[in-house]
Amino acid sequence: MPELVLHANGRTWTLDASRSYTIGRDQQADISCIDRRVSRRHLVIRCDGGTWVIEDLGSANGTFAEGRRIQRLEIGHGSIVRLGDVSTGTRLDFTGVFTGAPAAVGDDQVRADARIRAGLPQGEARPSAGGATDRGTSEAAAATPPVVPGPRAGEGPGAPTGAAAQGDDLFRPLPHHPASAPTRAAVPTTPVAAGDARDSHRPEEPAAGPRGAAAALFVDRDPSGVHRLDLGQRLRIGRAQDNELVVEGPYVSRYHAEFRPLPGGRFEIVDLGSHNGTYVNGQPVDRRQVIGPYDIVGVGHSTFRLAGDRLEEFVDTGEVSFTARNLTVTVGRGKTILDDVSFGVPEKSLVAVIGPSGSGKSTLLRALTGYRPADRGQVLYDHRDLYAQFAELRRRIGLVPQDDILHKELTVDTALKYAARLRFPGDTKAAERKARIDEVLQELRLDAHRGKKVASLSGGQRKRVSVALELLTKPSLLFLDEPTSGLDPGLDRSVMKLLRELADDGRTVLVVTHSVAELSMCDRVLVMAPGGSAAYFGPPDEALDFFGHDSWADVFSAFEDHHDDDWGGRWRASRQYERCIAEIDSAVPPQQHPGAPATQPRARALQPKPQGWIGQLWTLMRRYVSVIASDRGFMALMLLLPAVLGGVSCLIPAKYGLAPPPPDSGFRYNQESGTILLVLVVGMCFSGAANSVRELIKERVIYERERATGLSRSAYLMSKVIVLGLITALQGVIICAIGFSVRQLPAQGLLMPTAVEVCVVVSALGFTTMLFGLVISALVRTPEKTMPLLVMFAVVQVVFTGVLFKLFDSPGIEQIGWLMPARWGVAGAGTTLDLAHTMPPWNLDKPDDLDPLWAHTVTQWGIDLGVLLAIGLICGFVVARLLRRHEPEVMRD
Ligand SMILES: Nc1ncnc2c1ncn2[C@@H]1O[C@H](COP(=O)(O)OP(=O)(O)OP(=O)(O)O)[C@@H](O)[C@H]1O
Repeated sequence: MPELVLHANGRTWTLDASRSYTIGRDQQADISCIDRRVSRRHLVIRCDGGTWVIEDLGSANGTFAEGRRIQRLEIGHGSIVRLGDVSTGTRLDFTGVFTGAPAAVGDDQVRADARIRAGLPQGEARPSAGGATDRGTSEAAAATPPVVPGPRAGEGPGAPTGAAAQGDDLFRPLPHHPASAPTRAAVPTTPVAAGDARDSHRPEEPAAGPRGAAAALFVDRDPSGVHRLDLGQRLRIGRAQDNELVVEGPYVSRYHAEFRPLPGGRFEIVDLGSHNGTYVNGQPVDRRQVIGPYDIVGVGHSTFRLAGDRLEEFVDTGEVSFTARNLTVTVGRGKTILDDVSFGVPEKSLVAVIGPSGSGKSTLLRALTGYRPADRGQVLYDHRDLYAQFAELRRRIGLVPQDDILHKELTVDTALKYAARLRFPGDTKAAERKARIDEVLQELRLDAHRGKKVASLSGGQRKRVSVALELLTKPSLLFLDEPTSGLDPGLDRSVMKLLRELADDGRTVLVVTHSVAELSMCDRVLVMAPGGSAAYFGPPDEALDFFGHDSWADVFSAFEDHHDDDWGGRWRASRQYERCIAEIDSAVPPQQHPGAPATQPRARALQPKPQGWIGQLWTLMRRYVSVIASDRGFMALMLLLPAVLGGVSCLIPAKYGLAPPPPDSGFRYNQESGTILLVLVVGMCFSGAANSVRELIKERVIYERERATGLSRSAYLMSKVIVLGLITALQGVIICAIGFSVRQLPAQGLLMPTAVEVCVVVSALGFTTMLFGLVISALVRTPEKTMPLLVMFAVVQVVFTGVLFKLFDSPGIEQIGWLMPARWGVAGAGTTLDLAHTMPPWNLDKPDDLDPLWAHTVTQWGIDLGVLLAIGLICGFVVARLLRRHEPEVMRD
């Protein structure tokens, strides 16, 4: 009986003709392989009547020979088979061991026979026993210049797969089985092998835990580049051309990080103060970290792994897998709104998520993007746990929410300019940013509209601009929430066409949509059913057959009519579901199979900022000023409001204005001084709060999105406080200037001229009430709710000024009054004006029973002003806390 020798991934197995061998990912397979594209039971090899044959066991991704998928094939010496992918799948090479074979039949003859039987695809070279071809490749690799393209499977003679080149085993050793006691093919001395030797403790399989998780990342990918790490030499990575390793990308700093040698042949990675951070196994590096053989280092969209003294680079060009496993979201007292949803998406796919209202589409989107992680289940991006490595992976994700994420007042160009400033590293030159903006505008055919205001664009164009904004940073995954809602069918088609193009260009695009008209453009459709479970996932053209209906309208009617049916159960019992799960399982790194402990805990995205804090603040302030400046109506209103409020105070008849009556006037008190001050103070309260009350709610979607891309919460809040604070202070000056213009004032203030001193307090009051307005803005869920709250706030302030009735010595009311900005505002101005003695006392029989907060002293003035500002400060903290609620959960710190 002829024996056959199987060579794969640097190992050899001598196959006994008296038995058969299964190959698959299953641990129980005779030859167990961890390539995710290989099915659990992928194929069987057996000797059938003296001829060796392989039979595919219904694998999901197929078995290939001669460049085509095969079901059954006779094999022999020289046969080459690939599993899971026609060109890059795990390669099996067969050679014959002809015990007692006639001497006349030489290798060439056998090869010729084999060529007739199995054929050889172009570029696939025959192996020679003893791994000679491996040697050839490895020697070539050893002579590799410092920067070379990575070896690609099938490119060179007998080139091992990428994983093999890295010294990783795609095949699990199963020593208990005769077929699974592989002997290492002669492995030549290569830098990689030398590295292996140094790490003599290196386990056969990746260990569990973060390092193990990292090691399993690239079992099916070849490095896109291999770089030599010379002993004793540093290797600096960055965007600038004078780095030893130049890495392009919007998230890479000019001088980003450096690999530095350590004694004992080890290396450490040192972050050079990069703007977007350097990551090891998805976690940000705190300045420096020693790198082990299984660690992966993330810089921008590139990932690096050490292999001996070589550094392998894996560039994320978008062609990576994306998998959701058992995603479940519960709310309240355990109500499930997303129920065990699983699906896997091949690279470069366009996926539509459809379903009736309330079926959990938005919940799913939030779970997939990490905005609101699922309570159970995993999202795997390129086999990496998105939730655990959100800090690094969030940069690969683009999300276009339902609402526009642009300031409508800005032109397309200006809006993108600010977005690029906020998202790109601070050391990106203006020319680089402009080049990228030009690129995306061209890609989305928006050049002609770049000078137009976003508000003036059509719905479809506006959606394109939102997509353009997200594409600035070259995400590999693009999620869109109902981009075609409100668009006519023509625009619906054009947006879907655009998404198709984006997917074809090398991205995975997932779109939640209500429109079923253009589903045929998608590669897959996920149908969500009432209750938050998946009812179908697969090709769109098979979906209606699956439901047994002729139209989507019928399917949706069925959902409505049979709302309580177990749609998820029906899906899970289907053959299509089995196929879907087989694909998903194949995407799971071996140590992450269900039941295995999670490899990494979910981590908060403690993220470095794309720009420094000051840089972000400056950009945000400039953008805010641009938004205000481009809205002339708003600017006019900002000036008109204080002018009117100051003006109406002038209408109050008051002979002595805000001053006490002169001794010779015959009057002791000036009642009107209190009334004038009340109008000015309440006007300022209203003005300050009105400035800010819609500010946060109106751009909440923008904030949420920008926060997910690394915006600093405090920089954002501070930009509002500074710009609105300055505007409010200016309004305070206008109110006072107009209000005081026709009034007499006391000749002497406590510290400054009276008008200035009162103006300082009124402006401080405006500042505090502006912050109070921000509290309202951060609190409400819809802009409509801000107006009633603003009115309520203003009326309450009137009551608590302390001018209308006696507040002090009124237990309860006095203490509530301490919480009111107007109380301290009137008190501060009242100390300067000596209002306690100018207004008549509350009880004429007790002329000395005066408001202690109005005492005409410098100390009391300072206290009043200080408390006023302290209330503002507290409001600021409250706003920051409330803003947290509107952030992606993983970003909350
Ligand atoms: N935080 C929450 N607390 C309680 N129930 C919630 C919460 N969020 C969502 N839900 C409920 O979960 C269900 C799914 O909501 P989701 O917004 O994901 O549906 P949808 O399919 O996107 O709906 P639509 O198409 O109308 O946007 C709905 O019934 C919704 O009321």
